[in-house]
Amino acid sequence: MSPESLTLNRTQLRREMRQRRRALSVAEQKKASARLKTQVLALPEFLQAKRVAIYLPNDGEIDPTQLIDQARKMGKVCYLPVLQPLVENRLWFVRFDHKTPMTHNRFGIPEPKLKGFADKKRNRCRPEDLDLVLFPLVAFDEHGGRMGMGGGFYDRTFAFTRHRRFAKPTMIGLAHECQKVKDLPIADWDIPLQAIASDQGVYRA
Ligand SMILES: Nc1nc2c(c(=O)[nH]1)N(C=O)[C@@H](CNc1ccc(C(=O)N[C@@H](CCC(=O)O)C(=O)O)cc1)CN2
Ligand SMILES: Nc1ncnc2c1ncn2[C@@H]1O[C@H](COP(=O)(O)OP(=O)(O)OP(=O)(O)O)[C@@H](O)[C@H]1O
Repeated sequence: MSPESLTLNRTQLRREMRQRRRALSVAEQKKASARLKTQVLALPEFLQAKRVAIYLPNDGEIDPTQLIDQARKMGKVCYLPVLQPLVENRLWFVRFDHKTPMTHNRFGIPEPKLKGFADKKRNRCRPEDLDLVLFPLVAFDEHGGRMGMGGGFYDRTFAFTRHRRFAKPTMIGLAHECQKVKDLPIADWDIPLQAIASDQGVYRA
């Protein structure tokens, strides 16, 4: 995608960028995932975090599963996004380890299965109590701009970060280098990221 892409609307840009990451070969995906892990392991925000929200890869997204394993070995607690059943387009973050019972959400993405009120209470983490959120994304720019899948899930869930002065959570995007664009067309509701880690490096806003 060239800078001329600015003239494309968000929907078109999203489609093109999704195609781009889906076009990566299995070998390219594997290499990118290993390199991403190295980049993230060098981030002070990652080393300091205890509660980390990550995601399971979908639609060609850079694969952070090795990072999840590593985070657990380091004693961190990992959380995955779960589509809220009652409120439209919002996420819960639910504890994830190798024993977590899983289901698939309506997009076919695996997510922890919540069995009832007690289970929910025990295993959910409020977004404001997470130390670090590693965001999936479709496209990013060097200024912390992020474009997601278009559901507004992350934007809605983290909208509270606009109105509060606390440091938590740190918000960092994970991406393939080929998801970088010059300047993203940003909407009012888009939540800016503090940094984006790709397989090639870290971009701090
Ligand atoms: N790995 C991962 N998990 C995630 C997200 C994500 O971006 N990546 N999400 C971040 O928000 C949430 C899910 N959001 C999604 C939004 C749209 C589509 C999607 O594929 N839309 C299809 C239409 C599918 C349909 O309507 O059935 C499409 O646009 O082609 C997938 C996930 C929660 N979990
Ligand atoms: N804080 C918010 N309150 C209400 N509506 C919102 C909010 N954030 C986003 N939206 C709505 O969500 C829709 C999708 O937004 P957008 O295209 O920016 O999603 P995205 O960032 O690509 O997706 P995601 O955050 O799920 O990865 C838009 O129509 C927007 O109006």
